[in-house]
Amino acid sequence: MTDCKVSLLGADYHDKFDPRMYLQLKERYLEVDMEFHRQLHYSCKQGMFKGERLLELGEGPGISRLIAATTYFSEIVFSDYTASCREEVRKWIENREDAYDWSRHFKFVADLKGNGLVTMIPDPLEPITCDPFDGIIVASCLEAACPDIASFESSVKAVSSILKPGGVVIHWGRLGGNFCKVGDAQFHALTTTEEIVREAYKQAGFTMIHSVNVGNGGDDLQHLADAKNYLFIVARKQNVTHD
Ligand SMILES: C[S@@+](CC[C@H](N)C(=O)[O-])C[C@H]1O[C@@H](n2cnc3c(N)ncnc32)[C@H](O)[C@@H]1O
Repeated sequence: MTDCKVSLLGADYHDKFDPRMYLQLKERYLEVDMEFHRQLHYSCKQGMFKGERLLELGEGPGISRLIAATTYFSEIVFSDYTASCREEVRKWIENREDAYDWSRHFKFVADLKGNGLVTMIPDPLEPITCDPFDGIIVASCLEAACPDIASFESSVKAVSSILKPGGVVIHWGRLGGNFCKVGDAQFHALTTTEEIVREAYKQAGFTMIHSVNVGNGGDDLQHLADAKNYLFIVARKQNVTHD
């Protein structure tokens, strides 16, 4: 049982989220993540997701989410709220010896091209100001960051605010459940449904162009994260301005 434990969020990430533990945990979700890679690859190949500037919002300590998109964007910006996660990514950018080994993920999506990689710290719970992006990947972040549906909806609007008109967001998030464990620490996960997520994107001025439901990786992972499903969405920001 997990409901007797306090679920952590917000500033708890700074001292209670263990990036390496999270990366080890992610290896157990390889099959679920491979479906994310396949869908991202498909979205890029179909021309749905491409442009100059790509933001990965709340990427955590890993770089794997954007591998398939690297050839379709010329500048990639990593971001995460938690300093230790950004440090883990910096090790990889700087090619340091103690960087995490992503080879299993690269085998799947192949051929990462050198891009202008930088890191930054936008927080979807606050107004975000930065140059707008052509594409944003927001994976398993809003459910972690948002305490309730109202903040989820305003976070989707914050995501929209830094996307160019006509720009595209890839949203990957859990449906159902309310926690995720990293080692002994149990983190909050907002309980959502597909309808809630779709409505939030609709309210923020997006049009859905592709969406897929993906399984939760099996019952033996439920003690780690009680997601019922994962949802992959490709949504385009409306109000396209024509020159
Ligand atoms: C479950 S992890 C997901 C990491 C990664 N995107 C993935 O798919 O594996 C949740 C991430 O959300 C980040 N996060 C938590 N609160 C946040 C906030 N207010 N703004 C941005 N990121 C936040 C955490 O630092 C953490 O890296």
